[in-house]
Amino acid sequence: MNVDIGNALAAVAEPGLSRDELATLDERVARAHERIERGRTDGEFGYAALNLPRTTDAEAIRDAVAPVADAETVVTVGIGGSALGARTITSALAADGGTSHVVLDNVDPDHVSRVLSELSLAETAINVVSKSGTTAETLSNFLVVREAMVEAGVDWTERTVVTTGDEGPLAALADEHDLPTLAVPDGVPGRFAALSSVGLVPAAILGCDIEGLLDGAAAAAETLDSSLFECPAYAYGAVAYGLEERGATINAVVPYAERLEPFAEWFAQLWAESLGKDGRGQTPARALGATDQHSQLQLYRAGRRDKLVTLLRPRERPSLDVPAAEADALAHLEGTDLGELLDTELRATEASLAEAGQPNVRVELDRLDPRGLGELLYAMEAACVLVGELAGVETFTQPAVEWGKQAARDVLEGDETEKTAAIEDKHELIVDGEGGR
Ligand SMILES: O=P(O)(O)OC[C@H]1O[C@H](O)[C@H](O)[C@@H](O)[C@@H]1O
Repeated sequence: MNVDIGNALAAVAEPGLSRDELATLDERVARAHERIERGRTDGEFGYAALNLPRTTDAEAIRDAVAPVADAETVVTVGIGGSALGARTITSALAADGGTSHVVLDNVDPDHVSRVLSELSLAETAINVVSKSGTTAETLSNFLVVREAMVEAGVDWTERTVVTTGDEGPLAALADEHDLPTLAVPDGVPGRFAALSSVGLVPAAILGCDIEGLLDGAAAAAETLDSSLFECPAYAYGAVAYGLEERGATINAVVPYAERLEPFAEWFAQLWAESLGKDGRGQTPARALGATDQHSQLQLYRAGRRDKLVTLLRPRERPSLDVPAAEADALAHLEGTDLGELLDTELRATEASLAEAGQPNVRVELDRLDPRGLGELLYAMEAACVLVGELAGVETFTQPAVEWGKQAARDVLEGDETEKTAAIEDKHELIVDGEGGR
């Protein structure tokens, strides 16, 4: 994996970073790296996530999923960090592009009932994931899925794998029904847990090379270094931080690979929940190349100068040539490889952003395989931890999310609290088009 930060330099972009500013940042990276290494050595909360490539036991995951390894479809019931990594990994690596992995990470009744009605439940594995074991959306969906299995005459206890913390209602339920259970590793926040059972169970059921993924992540861990010029992960993090300081408060992530579309969603949680604190943090935006060149690019090139655009591509792709057409006007397309076309689109976008002075960074994988994906996920986690250090925020907590979670719980439990009062006291100014105001 490599990162090209050339188009983030002040010589190209505004906001941009001068060579001197990069050198100053590099000194800060060295100090942050020391802190990160200390956290890893001591297994401190959060930093422990960067040890997962060597602490995750792929064999234990394979053993736990063995009873459901015959499944045609895996349904992951989880939300946030308990869903996005798993979806990213199967989308990138499963032979069918992840279509046999369905993620229930919302409680929209229309969606849940449609998904259930389309599944052959006897051939489905249920992967329930919740670190806390209490998240309302996850537990509710699980009870709905379980009921659907009972109604279909399927023994749900034979089709379910659980990943959760040591305690909590989900752990208790798994224990009571003797379900295969994997532990969320100690000291690892959900959004940093993709490289553990939290992210790997569906991939293991669908026969993906999870060992290769962990090897790729381990290789990325080896590149962590005290200089950003020696470490792609830190180069990315340092530049993202430096640009945010100069006004690039949005980070638009644009993978040029369909299989990586969910990666942008995973990245969004990582960046937003980890770094959105104390009035700071880049807002992650999601796009897909080349599709969104034809929708969002106008804004990225000519809109406010508040964005870093992160372009992502695998260097190798399968080949697929465009066949001949009848019309002469299309003759230039004949024989063009679609992958080449996609790469040309990326280079054209990059140049168009640079020409307009909009900072952009290119992240390249050798290829989109288990190793390449492992490197990418690990590098982005390390980049995020680095940004947290440079910005001085509490990277591994998410107190602002907890507020809403608790408020919803108070309502459901019928409690009257400050939070439920805030819900009741909502200011309204409704415009209904019928004279009301
Ligand atoms: O794994 P769970 O405990 O169910 O939590 C799932 C998600 O819930 C919360 O909203 C947190 O902010 C997320 O970081 C977490 O990934």
